[in-house]
Amino acid sequence: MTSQTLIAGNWKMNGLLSSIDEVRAVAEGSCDNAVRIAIFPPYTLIHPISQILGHDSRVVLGGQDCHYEDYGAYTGDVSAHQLYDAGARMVILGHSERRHGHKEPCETVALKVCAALNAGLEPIICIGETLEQRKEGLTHAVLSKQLRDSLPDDLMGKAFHVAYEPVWAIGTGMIATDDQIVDAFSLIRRVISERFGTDFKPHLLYGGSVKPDNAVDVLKLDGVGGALVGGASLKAKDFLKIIRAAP
Ligand SMILES: O=C[C@H](O)COP(=O)(O)O
Repeated sequence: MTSQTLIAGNWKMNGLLSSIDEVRAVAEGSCDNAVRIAIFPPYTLIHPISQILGHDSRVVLGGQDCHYEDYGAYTGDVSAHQLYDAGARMVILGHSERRHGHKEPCETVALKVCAALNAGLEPIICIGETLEQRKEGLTHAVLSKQLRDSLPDDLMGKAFHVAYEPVWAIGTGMIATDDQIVDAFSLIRRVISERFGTDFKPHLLYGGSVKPDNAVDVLKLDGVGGALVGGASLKAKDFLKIIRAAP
């Protein structure tokens, strides 16, 4: 698995055809090949953006979710194969806005991870505790359970990422402290090595209020392999500052 720093921008339910210029600006403005860049626009924009960027673009495209079946009567859903067909090569799975907003259980996330890998997509699997859970001292228990139940057994040798996104840090401007991030990452590494063996080194991202002015501090933390950025990925000028903050 690559150890290259990954800076991923999740546009969530934002962006119109006119926003394609922002992706073009990111592709043209980033010249550091050591950093891997991914953008997760809404489904409607994946294909038009991939057509404009072309195959050898520095920017990888991804979906924000997918169904675990390849096709069928699932109104409103999109399969991993359809994402790949549209030009996506990655997918975000288990984002808290799916887990909480759509009541998506870990077992469903695990099925989606399998579907994504079968379709040739690299998944970013998100986990994170709510503020109430943190205050009750449940952070480790919640993260361990989400991780164990959202990862399928057959992951050895597969390219995937785990994003630690504390729910209370998403879109709030309240970034997790260095200690909180380091603590969560060491737990994630421990849970994964217990399950898949110590040779298995997961690629870990932090997400939650990463901005141009705090990106350097987050990305230099030991073991942080990149960032999953929401609001600050919508404008190329902000996203490029985060990309340039990568060590
Ligand atoms: O997927 C991205 C995260 O939810 C972080 O969003 P944010 O950077 O707006 O806090």
